[in-house]
Amino acid sequence: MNIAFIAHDQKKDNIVQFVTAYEEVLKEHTLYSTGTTGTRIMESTSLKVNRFQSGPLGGDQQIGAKIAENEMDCVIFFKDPLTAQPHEPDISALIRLCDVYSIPLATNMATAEILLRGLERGDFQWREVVKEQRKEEGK
Ligand SMILES: O=C(CO)COP(=O)(O)O
Repeated sequence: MNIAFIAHDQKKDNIVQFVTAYEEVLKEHTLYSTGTTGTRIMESTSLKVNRFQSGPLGGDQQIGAKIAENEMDCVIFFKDPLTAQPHEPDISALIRLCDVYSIPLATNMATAEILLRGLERGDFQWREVVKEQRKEEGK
């Protein structure tokens, strides 16, 4: 599965902890991230992460584009609800696209944990079916 990781600055330590805890599961998947989040993950784990731009410079939009192109299966986004972000419209747009395409999205660690346990159990197999269908329909 293709999984995107994103964390606002106040949540970066949390996402590093989280990814470290699930490293064994995650190494079986293709990982993407916004710029600084990816750097932090790669500094702390042996995971390879495909990094996009930093969030404020367009990284959230690049992940959104992958969703629109049917190339992202899960988004783990540790949002900071207590700090205003200069690129709030990009963040809303990414969340909106997850809803448009029914992409599983976790915006906090509790939900992320449930998603990753589902991933381990094979609960994401339906994504293969949907991807195949969209490909056949040319979407
Ligand atoms: O701002 C972000 C998401 O909205 C995260 O971007 P960075 O991972 O580059 O800090």
